[in-house]
Amino acid sequence: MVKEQFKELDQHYQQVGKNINIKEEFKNNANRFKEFSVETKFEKSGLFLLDYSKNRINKQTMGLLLNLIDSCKVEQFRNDMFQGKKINFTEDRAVLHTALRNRDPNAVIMVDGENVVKQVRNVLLKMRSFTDRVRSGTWKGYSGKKITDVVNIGIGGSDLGPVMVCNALKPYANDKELRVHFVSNIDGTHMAETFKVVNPETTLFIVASKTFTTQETITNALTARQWFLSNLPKGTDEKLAIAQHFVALSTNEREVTKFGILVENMFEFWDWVGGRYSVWSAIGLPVALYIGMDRFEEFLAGAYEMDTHFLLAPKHQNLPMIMALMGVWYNNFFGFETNAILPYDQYMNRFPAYFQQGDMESNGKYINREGQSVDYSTGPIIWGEPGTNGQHAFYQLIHQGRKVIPCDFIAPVESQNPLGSHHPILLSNFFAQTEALMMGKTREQVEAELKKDGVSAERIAEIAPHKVFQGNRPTNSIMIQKLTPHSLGALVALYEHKIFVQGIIWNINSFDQWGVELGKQLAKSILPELTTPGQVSTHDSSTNGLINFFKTHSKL
Ligand SMILES: O=P(O)(O)OC[C@H]1O[C@@H](O)[C@@H](O)[C@@H](O)[C@@H]1O
Repeated sequence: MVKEQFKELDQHYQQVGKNINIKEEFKNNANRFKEFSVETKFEKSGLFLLDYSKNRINKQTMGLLLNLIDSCKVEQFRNDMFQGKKINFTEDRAVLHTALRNRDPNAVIMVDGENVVKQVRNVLLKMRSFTDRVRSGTWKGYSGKKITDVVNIGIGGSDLGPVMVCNALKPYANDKELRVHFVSNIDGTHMAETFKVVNPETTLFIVASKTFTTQETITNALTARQWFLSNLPKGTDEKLAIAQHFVALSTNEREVTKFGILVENMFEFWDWVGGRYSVWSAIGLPVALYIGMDRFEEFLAGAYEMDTHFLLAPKHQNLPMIMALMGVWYNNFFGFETNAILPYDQYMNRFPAYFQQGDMESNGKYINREGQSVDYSTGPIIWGEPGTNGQHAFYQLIHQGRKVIPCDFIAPVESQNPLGSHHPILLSNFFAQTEALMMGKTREQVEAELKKDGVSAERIAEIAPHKVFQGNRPTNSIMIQKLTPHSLGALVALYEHKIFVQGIIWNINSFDQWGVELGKQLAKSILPELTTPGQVSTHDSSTNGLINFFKTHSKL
């Protein structure tokens, strides 16, 4: 099906696209930046600039790419999503992270006969009352002391979002009053290292799990409960102490109660919230505790501004659509397999990791909506690190490697910490990198430079080829005014919708994640084999060999 829509683009790629040289395009078109950039000012999130002019595109490319929005019915699917239709058909679920951040006081979104907006707002009110009590110290630990540390126990979507946002919005928190810690890995080290830095008297544990059956999270939570109880002074009412120190974020009331957490200490969300899209739900509680509920709601409001933009902006000015189309162009025509996300803001250090899950779990699929294998490329490999650290690590390959890596550069105009000239230095690197990647450096330039430095002709001949940069390496540049709760919300929603548009174009369901199930099942069957005596012979010889090596040498 998609092949049909790609036909014209494929022809264009063969005849024109694959030979586009960005540097030449700039030479021939003085208006190129204007034509291939979008500048918007959101009321609350402030300025957003997407410069996509440093891509291997021309006007015709853009026209053909924009046609995909119509031919793949992106707008219809988008409206279906916002209206709560069950577009996640393999799980028979609506996909309504947008309802979590809908700020319209009169909004009504119905799922199975219920207005989900009403449910969302009730939970937000409960989160507000709780966070206010914890932050002000009215909520007390078992010994009557104020909570100083929050430990969030969750994994995947129940961890990465809060981690990323708490890092990004650190300037809005007060670490002297309340600190947040995140435990995700089943590796006992993660929990053990956290125990070392918190005091049970003043620690609140949040058990965050949509299903409340995830092995890692439940094991970590049981360990935390045991540690907590073993530290209680004799004679303390254990049930009461648990109620003061353990809360749950989940869709599964039965399992939460079974664990021993009171329903009144459970913050609910629903099956129409995908794990990797859940930071906007009760899963955001650690964020709300850390920066306060007002700020958390600003984060929601920023996302709502991007949602509105995604719904209303014409496609040629629609930020998520344009970003999605750039990705499709490289992924499906050039065959570039990865996409680097490079935030030039230290607070955004977990942003690439967050969208590693967001993108790869959503679009890492080879079965289309009709249940057939696709014969084109789908979700890209997402990776990245904050600039300038990445520059001194992997940019070598981006500049001179055999693989072309389209990159997203992201930076705020204003720094949260404008120490001396740090910010201009940081941004000069951002601008220089995108320019260098596109312009490259010719053999003539290299030779002229070396000559000027007095290098001998013989030596020039020897080293010049190594210093040549082909250039023509594509980048998007995204600039915002400042990293605030609002603008972060908008940025996250921008990437979420980019992923959505790509999923529609690739004709896949971006909202299930069957791919993570197989390993989970196998691990469950292997676990008892590790603790029963004797050699294992039920697997392939490699797996048997590994298990038996472990059994022979472990002290279990
Ligand atoms: O929130 P729970 O249910 O513990 O799931 C945590 C994570 O599990 C993984 O296997 C994935 O399916 C993720 O999408 C999910 O976020």
